[in-house]
Amino acid sequence: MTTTEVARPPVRTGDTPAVTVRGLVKAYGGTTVLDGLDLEVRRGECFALLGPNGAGKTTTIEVLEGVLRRDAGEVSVLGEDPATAGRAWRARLGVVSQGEGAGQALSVRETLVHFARYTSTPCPVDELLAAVGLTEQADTRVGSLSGGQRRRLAVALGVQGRPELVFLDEPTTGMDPVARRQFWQLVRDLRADGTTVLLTTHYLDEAAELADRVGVVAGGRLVEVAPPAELGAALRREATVRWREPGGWREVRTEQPAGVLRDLLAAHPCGEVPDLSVTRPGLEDVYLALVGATSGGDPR
Ligand SMILES: Nc1ncnc2c1ncn2[C@@H]1O[C@H](COP(=O)(O)OP(=O)(O)OP(=O)(O)O)[C@@H](O)[C@H]1O
Repeated sequence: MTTTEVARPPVRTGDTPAVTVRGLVKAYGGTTVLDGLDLEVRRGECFALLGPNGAGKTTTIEVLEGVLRRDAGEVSVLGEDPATAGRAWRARLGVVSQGEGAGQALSVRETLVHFARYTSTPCPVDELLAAVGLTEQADTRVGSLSGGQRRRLAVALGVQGRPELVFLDEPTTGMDPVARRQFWQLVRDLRADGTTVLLTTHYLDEAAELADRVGVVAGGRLVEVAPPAELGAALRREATVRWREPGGWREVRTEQPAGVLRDLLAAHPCGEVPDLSVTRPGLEDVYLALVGATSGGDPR
Protein backbone atom coordinates (compact mmCIF):
# COMPACT_ATOMS: atom_id res chain seq x y z
CA MET A 1 0.00 0.00 0.00
CA THR A 2 1.35 3.46 -0.84
CA THR A 3 1.46 6.43 1.52
CA THR A 4 -1.08 8.11 -0.75
CA GLU A 5 -3.58 5.36 -0.07
CA VAL A 6 -2.94 5.48 3.68
CA ALA A 7 -3.63 9.23 3.70
CA ARG A 8 -6.99 8.92 1.92
CA PRO A 9 -10.04 9.39 4.09
CA PRO A 10 -12.74 6.82 3.41
CA VAL A 11 -15.28 7.44 0.66
CA ARG A 12 -18.69 8.15 2.18
CA THR A 13 -20.53 5.19 0.70
CA GLY A 14 -23.56 5.58 2.99
CA ASP A 15 -24.40 9.09 1.76
CA THR A 16 -26.45 9.94 -1.30
CA PRO A 17 -24.04 9.82 -4.27
CA ALA A 18 -22.62 13.14 -5.48
CA VAL A 19 -23.53 12.16 -9.05
CA THR A 20 -26.08 9.67 -10.32
CA VAL A 21 -26.64 9.14 -14.04
CA ARG A 22 -29.05 6.60 -15.53
CA GLY A 23 -29.46 5.95 -19.24
CA LEU A 24 -27.86 9.21 -20.43
CA VAL A 25 -28.31 9.78 -24.16
CA LYS A 26 -26.81 12.65 -26.16
CA ALA A 27 -26.59 13.05 -29.91
CA TYR A 28 -25.05 15.78 -32.04
CA GLY A 29 -27.02 16.06 -35.27
CA GLY A 30 -27.72 12.47 -36.22
CA THR A 31 -24.71 11.06 -34.37
CA THR A 32 -25.32 9.46 -30.99
CA VAL A 33 -22.34 10.03 -28.71
CA LEU A 34 -23.77 8.83 -25.38
CA ASP A 35 -26.04 5.84 -25.71
CA GLY A 36 -27.44 4.94 -22.30
CA LEU A 37 -24.52 5.83 -20.03
CA ASP A 38 -24.86 4.94 -16.32
CA LEU A 39 -22.55 6.51 -13.74
CA GLU A 40 -22.39 6.93 -9.98
CA VAL A 41 -19.80 9.06 -8.19
CA ARG A 42 -19.77 8.67 -4.41
CA ARG A 43 -19.39 11.58 -2.00
CA GLY A 44 -15.74 12.25 -1.25
CA GLU A 45 -14.25 10.01 -3.92
CA CYS A 46 -11.99 10.83 -6.82
CA PHE A 47 -13.46 9.23 -9.94
CA ALA A 48 -11.55 9.22 -13.24
CA LEU A 49 -13.29 8.89 -16.61
CA LEU A 50 -11.05 7.26 -19.20
CA GLY A 51 -11.75 6.70 -22.86
CA PRO A 52 -10.42 7.37 -26.34
CA ASN A 53 -10.69 10.73 -28.14
CA GLY A 54 -14.30 11.41 -28.99
CA ALA A 55 -15.70 8.79 -26.59
CA GLY A 56 -17.95 11.37 -24.92
CA LYS A 57 -16.13 12.22 -21.67
CA THR A 58 -16.39 16.00 -22.10
CA THR A 59 -19.98 15.63 -23.26
CA THR A 60 -20.79 13.71 -20.07
CA ILE A 61 -19.09 16.32 -17.88
CA GLU A 62 -20.85 19.19 -19.66
CA VAL A 63 -24.24 17.55 -19.11
CA LEU A 64 -23.37 17.15 -15.41
CA GLU A 65 -22.28 20.80 -15.20
CA GLY A 66 -25.59 21.88 -16.70
CA VAL A 67 -24.03 23.59 -19.72
CA LEU A 68 -25.26 20.97 -22.19
CA ARG A 69 -28.82 19.62 -22.56
CA ARG A 70 -29.24 15.86 -22.63
CA ASP A 71 -31.61 14.06 -25.00
CA ALA A 72 -32.68 11.39 -22.50
CA GLY A 73 -31.83 9.87 -19.16
CA GLU A 74 -31.90 10.84 -15.50
CA VAL A 75 -29.14 12.96 -13.98
CA SER A 76 -28.69 14.08 -10.38
CA VAL A 77 -25.71 16.18 -9.28
CA LEU A 78 -25.50 17.12 -5.59
CA GLY A 79 -29.17 16.20 -5.35
CA GLU A 80 -30.41 18.39 -8.22
CA ASP A 81 -31.06 18.03 -11.94
CA PRO A 82 -28.40 20.14 -13.71
CA ALA A 83 -30.90 21.02 -16.45
CA THR A 84 -33.03 22.99 -13.97
CA ALA A 85 -30.73 23.76 -11.01
CA GLY A 86 -30.01 27.40 -10.17
CA ARG A 87 -27.16 29.64 -9.04
CA ALA A 88 -26.95 28.32 -5.47
CA TRP A 89 -26.36 24.81 -6.86
CA ARG A 90 -23.78 26.09 -9.34
CA ALA A 91 -21.84 27.76 -6.52
CA ARG A 92 -21.29 24.31 -4.98
CA LEU A 93 -19.44 23.13 -8.11
CA GLY A 94 -15.92 23.79 -9.31
CA VAL A 95 -15.30 23.56 -13.03
CA VAL A 96 -11.98 23.26 -14.82
CA SER A 97 -12.77 22.86 -18.49
CA GLN A 98 -10.48 22.24 -21.43
CA GLY A 99 -10.75 25.77 -22.82
CA GLU A 100 -9.00 28.95 -21.78
CA GLY A 101 -10.97 30.77 -19.11
CA ALA A 102 -9.35 33.91 -17.74
CA GLY A 103 -8.78 37.21 -19.58
CA GLN A 104 -5.29 38.05 -20.78
CA ALA A 105 -4.63 41.57 -19.45
CA LEU A 106 -4.87 40.98 -15.68
CA SER A 107 -2.06 39.49 -13.65
CA VAL A 108 -2.48 36.06 -12.10
CA ARG A 109 -3.08 37.58 -8.65
CA GLU A 110 -5.53 40.17 -10.02
CA THR A 111 -7.44 37.40 -11.78
CA LEU A 112 -7.79 35.38 -8.60
CA VAL A 113 -8.76 38.48 -6.58
CA HIS A 114 -11.33 39.37 -9.24
CA PHE A 115 -13.00 35.96 -9.31
CA ALA A 116 -12.89 35.66 -5.50
CA ARG A 117 -15.68 38.28 -5.43
CA TYR A 118 -18.05 35.78 -7.01
CA THR A 119 -17.65 33.19 -4.25
CA SER A 120 -18.82 33.44 -0.64
CA THR A 121 -15.86 31.70 1.06
CA PRO A 122 -12.89 31.92 -1.33
CA CYS A 123 -9.53 30.31 -0.52
CA PRO A 124 -6.89 32.90 0.39
CA VAL A 125 -5.14 33.95 -2.84
CA ASP A 126 -1.61 33.26 -1.57
CA GLU A 127 -2.64 29.77 -0.48
CA LEU A 128 -4.12 29.09 -3.92
CA LEU A 129 -1.04 30.42 -5.71
CA ALA A 130 1.17 28.10 -3.67
CA ALA A 131 -1.14 25.12 -4.16
CA VAL A 132 -0.96 25.36 -7.95
CA GLY A 133 2.70 26.44 -8.05
CA LEU A 134 2.13 29.94 -9.40
CA THR A 135 3.59 32.00 -6.54
CA GLU A 136 6.47 33.23 -8.70
CA GLN A 137 4.07 34.17 -11.51
CA ALA A 138 1.64 36.07 -9.24
CA ASP A 139 2.39 39.39 -10.93
CA THR A 140 2.73 38.02 -14.48
CA ARG A 141 0.01 38.94 -16.97
CA VAL A 142 -2.17 35.97 -17.88
CA GLY A 143 -1.42 36.61 -21.57
CA SER A 144 2.28 35.96 -20.89
CA LEU A 145 1.84 32.62 -19.13
CA SER A 146 2.91 29.37 -20.75
CA GLY A 147 0.22 26.82 -21.68
CA GLY A 148 0.94 24.70 -18.62
CA GLN A 149 0.85 27.74 -16.32
CA ARG A 150 -2.55 28.69 -17.75
CA ARG A 151 -3.83 25.22 -16.91
CA ARG A 152 -2.63 25.74 -13.35
CA LEU A 153 -4.48 29.07 -13.19
CA ALA A 154 -7.62 27.38 -14.54
CA VAL A 155 -7.32 24.77 -11.77
CA ALA A 156 -6.89 27.54 -9.17
CA LEU A 157 -10.03 29.29 -10.44
CA GLY A 158 -11.96 26.02 -10.42
CA VAL A 159 -11.26 25.28 -6.76
CA GLN A 160 -11.21 28.88 -5.47
CA GLY A 161 -14.75 28.74 -4.06
CA ARG A 162 -14.08 25.54 -2.03
CA PRO A 163 -16.57 23.52 -4.10
CA GLU A 164 -18.18 20.29 -2.88
CA LEU A 165 -17.69 18.70 -6.28
CA VAL A 166 -14.97 19.55 -8.80
CA PHE A 167 -15.02 18.67 -12.50
CA LEU A 168 -11.53 18.49 -13.96
CA ASP A 169 -11.55 17.93 -17.74
CA GLU A 170 -8.06 16.82 -18.78
CA PRO A 171 -6.54 19.09 -16.13
CA THR A 172 -2.87 18.25 -16.66
CA THR A 173 -2.72 18.40 -20.45
CA GLY A 174 0.23 20.61 -21.31
CA MET A 175 1.77 20.49 -17.84
CA ASP A 176 5.41 19.44 -17.39
CA PRO A 177 6.13 16.45 -15.12
CA VAL A 178 6.90 18.64 -12.09
CA ALA A 179 3.68 20.63 -12.52
CA ARG A 180 1.71 17.40 -12.94
CA ARG A 181 3.01 16.10 -9.63
CA GLN A 182 2.20 19.40 -7.91
CA PHE A 183 -1.27 19.16 -9.38
CA TRP A 184 -1.66 15.59 -8.14
CA GLN A 185 -0.87 16.81 -4.64
CA LEU A 186 -3.51 19.52 -5.02
CA VAL A 187 -6.11 16.89 -5.96
CA ARG A 188 -5.05 14.71 -3.02
CA ASP A 189 -5.45 17.72 -0.71
CA LEU A 190 -8.93 18.41 -2.12
CA ARG A 191 -9.82 14.76 -1.68
CA ALA A 192 -8.47 14.80 1.89
CA ASP A 193 -10.71 17.82 2.62
CA GLY A 194 -13.74 15.76 1.55
CA THR A 195 -14.18 17.31 -1.91
CA THR A 196 -15.61 14.97 -4.54
CA VAL A 197 -13.52 15.00 -7.72
CA LEU A 198 -14.60 13.85 -11.19
CA LEU A 199 -11.78 14.06 -13.69
CA THR A 200 -11.11 12.99 -17.23
CA THR A 201 -7.65 12.07 -18.33
CA HIS A 202 -5.71 10.28 -21.03
CA TYR A 203 -2.88 9.58 -18.59
CA LEU A 204 -3.36 6.16 -17.06
CA ASP A 205 -0.67 6.82 -14.47
CA GLU A 206 -2.65 9.87 -13.38
CA ALA A 207 -5.82 7.80 -13.00
CA ALA A 208 -3.93 5.13 -11.09
CA GLU A 209 -2.32 7.75 -8.86
CA LEU A 210 -5.41 9.79 -8.03
CA ALA A 211 -8.59 7.84 -8.55
CA ASP A 212 -10.47 5.70 -6.05
CA ARG A 213 -12.33 4.29 -9.04
CA VAL A 214 -12.00 4.63 -12.78
CA GLY A 215 -14.69 4.25 -15.42
CA VAL A 216 -13.93 3.48 -19.06
CA VAL A 217 -16.20 5.18 -21.62
CA ALA A 218 -16.48 3.44 -24.98
CA GLY A 219 -19.29 2.88 -27.42
CA GLY A 220 -21.37 5.57 -25.68
CA ARG A 221 -21.44 3.77 -22.33
CA LEU A 222 -19.37 3.06 -19.27
CA VAL A 223 -18.01 -0.37 -20.10
CA GLU A 224 -16.30 -1.01 -16.77
CA VAL A 225 -15.94 0.67 -13.38
CA ALA A 226 -13.41 -0.46 -10.78
CA PRO A 227 -10.55 0.72 -8.58
CA PRO A 228 -7.53 1.21 -10.86
CA ALA A 229 -5.75 -1.89 -9.55
CA GLU A 230 -8.84 -4.05 -10.14
CA LEU A 231 -9.87 -2.81 -13.58
CA GLY A 232 -10.17 -5.73 -15.96
CA ALA A 233 -9.73 -8.31 -13.19
CA ALA A 234 -10.50 -11.18 -15.57
CA LEU A 235 -7.89 -9.94 -18.04
CA ARG A 236 -5.33 -9.51 -15.30
CA ARG A 237 -5.61 -13.09 -14.12
CA GLU A 238 -3.80 -14.31 -17.22
CA ALA A 239 0.00 -14.23 -16.96
CA THR A 240 2.48 -14.49 -19.83
CA VAL A 241 5.48 -16.76 -19.27
CA ARG A 242 8.26 -16.05 -21.75
CA TRP A 243 11.71 -17.62 -22.25
CA ARG A 244 14.27 -18.28 -24.95
CA GLU A 245 15.05 -21.62 -26.56
CA PRO A 246 17.67 -22.47 -29.19
CA GLY A 247 15.03 -22.09 -31.92
CA GLY A 248 13.74 -18.68 -30.71
CA TRP A 249 11.37 -17.14 -28.16
CA ARG A 250 8.61 -19.21 -26.54
CA GLU A 251 5.56 -17.74 -24.86
CA VAL A 252 2.71 -19.31 -22.87
CA ARG A 253 -0.38 -17.49 -21.59
CA THR A 254 -1.83 -19.06 -18.49
CA GLU A 255 -3.80 -18.42 -15.32
CA GLN A 256 -1.47 -20.90 -13.53
CA PRO A 257 2.07 -19.66 -14.24
CA ALA A 258 3.45 -21.69 -11.30
CA GLY A 259 2.66 -24.93 -13.12
CA VAL A 260 4.38 -23.75 -16.31
CA LEU A 261 7.41 -22.66 -14.29
CA ARG A 262 7.58 -26.05 -12.55
CA ASP A 263 7.61 -27.85 -15.92
CA LEU A 264 10.21 -25.44 -17.31
CA LEU A 265 12.54 -25.83 -14.36
CA ALA A 266 12.16 -29.63 -14.57
CA ALA A 267 13.17 -29.45 -18.25
CA HIS A 268 16.27 -27.41 -17.36
CA PRO A 269 17.70 -29.39 -14.45
CA CYS A 270 21.27 -28.15 -14.90
CA GLY A 271 20.78 -24.45 -15.09
CA GLU A 272 18.62 -21.44 -15.55
CA VAL A 273 15.85 -21.03 -18.10
CA PRO A 274 17.26 -18.42 -20.52
CA ASP A 275 15.62 -14.94 -20.28
CA LEU A 276 12.66 -16.27 -18.30
CA SER A 277 10.02 -13.70 -17.40
CA VAL A 278 6.47 -13.80 -16.00
CA THR A 279 4.29 -10.73 -16.62
CA ARG A 280 0.68 -9.82 -16.06
CA PRO A 281 -1.22 -7.11 -17.98
CA GLY A 282 -0.87 -3.61 -16.52
CA LEU A 283 -3.48 -0.85 -16.47
CA GLU A 284 -2.57 0.23 -20.00
CA ASP A 285 -2.98 -3.31 -21.42
CA VAL A 286 -6.33 -3.64 -19.66
CA TYR A 287 -7.50 -0.23 -20.87
CA LEU A 288 -6.54 -1.01 -24.48
CA ALA A 289 -8.33 -4.35 -24.30
CA LEU A 290 -11.50 -2.75 -22.87
CA VAL A 291 -11.55 0.02 -25.46
CA GLY A 292 -10.62 -2.30 -28.31
CA ALA A 293 -13.24 -4.83 -27.25
CA THR A 294 -15.98 -2.27 -27.77
CA SER A 295 -15.00 -0.99 -31.20
CA GLY A 296 -16.53 -3.92 -33.05
CA GLY A 297 -19.81 -4.17 -31.20
CA ASP A 298 -21.57 -4.34 -27.88
CA PRO A 299 -19.07 -5.28 -25.20
CA ARG A 300 -21.70 -6.46 -22.74
N1 LIG B 1 -20.87 20.79 -30.27
C1 LIG B 1 -20.67 19.67 -30.95
N2 LIG B 1 -21.24 19.48 -32.15
C2 LIG B 1 -21.10 18.35 -32.85
N3 LIG B 1 -20.36 17.30 -32.42
C3 LIG B 1 -19.75 17.43 -31.23
C4 LIG B 1 -19.87 18.61 -30.43
N4 LIG B 1 -19.17 18.43 -29.29
C5 LIG B 1 -18.63 17.19 -29.37
N5 LIG B 1 -18.97 16.59 -30.53
C6 LIG B 1 -18.60 15.24 -30.96
O1 LIG B 1 -19.00 14.32 -29.96
C7 LIG B 1 -18.04 13.30 -29.78
C8 LIG B 1 -17.64 13.24 -28.31
O2 LIG B 1 -16.89 14.40 -28.00
P1 LIG B 1 -16.30 14.64 -26.55
O3 LIG B 1 -15.58 15.95 -26.60
O4 LIG B 1 -17.36 14.46 -25.54
O5 LIG B 1 -15.28 13.43 -26.43
P2 LIG B 1 -14.09 13.19 -25.40
O6 LIG B 1 -14.22 11.79 -24.91
O7 LIG B 1 -14.09 14.26 -24.35
O8 LIG B 1 -12.83 13.33 -26.32
P3 LIG B 1 -11.34 13.88 -26.04
O9 LIG B 1 -10.68 12.81 -25.25
O10 LIG B 1 -10.77 14.01 -27.40
O11 LIG B 1 -11.44 15.17 -25.29
C9 LIG B 1 -16.90 13.60 -30.73
O12 LIG B 1 -17.06 12.83 -31.88
C10 LIG B 1 -17.08 15.07 -31.05
O13 LIG B 1 -16.62 15.36 -32.34
